[in-house]
Amino acid sequence: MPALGASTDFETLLALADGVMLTGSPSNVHASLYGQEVLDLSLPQDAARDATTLPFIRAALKRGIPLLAICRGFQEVNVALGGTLHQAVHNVAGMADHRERKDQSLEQQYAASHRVRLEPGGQLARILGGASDIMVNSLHGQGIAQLAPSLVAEARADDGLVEAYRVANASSFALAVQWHPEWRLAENPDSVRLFKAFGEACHNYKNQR
Ligand SMILES: N[C@@H](CCC(=O)NCCCC(=O)O)C(=O)O
Repeated sequence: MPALGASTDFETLLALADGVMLTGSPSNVHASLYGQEVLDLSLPQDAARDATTLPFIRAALKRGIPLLAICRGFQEVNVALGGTLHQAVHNVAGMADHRERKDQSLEQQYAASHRVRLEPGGQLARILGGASDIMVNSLHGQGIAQLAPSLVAEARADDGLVEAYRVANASSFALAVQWHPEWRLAENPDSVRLFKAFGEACHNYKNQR
């Protein structure tokens, strides 16, 4: 979907969709969208994407379209619903460095690098067959500071950072993860389970509308 901002015909696009997946990106959600100044002006921004995805997310959730959000997408949904971000997680006392090492190969950057603990009895834990924790990759400098009121944490890193959440009271699948399950998807059983659950929700949505 092109980043056309306010000129996007959101309702026409959503009428065509059986599901929405929001991807990652090197760019950051603009800090002004959660009431802050940008602290590091050298980092990439994407105002056109912000102006497109934030209203799109709200419209998609209102319609009850299944939603899976990844990395920047995970951060976008939080901001779209009123949450805030840490602009540099690694500069927050007690937090780990969640960034990839740019001097490494893509295979190394996207390799699993830390554990996340799943919320017992949560939706993600159920999807992942009752697992208590899984290993995930990590390619982000920003992260959730304040979770939006309508979101419920589903997984956290050992430093406490929210790594997955669901949208409470969503009428369909609405999950977001800070890591990249799309990387070498077929080789990772946890990622296969997650995408299968999303795919099933998309099929159900399509068959019911
Ligand atoms: N820039 C944000 C978001 C991080 C993110 O989405 N990384 C993925 C980059 C690779 C890709 O394009 O999928 C941050 O640093 O937190």
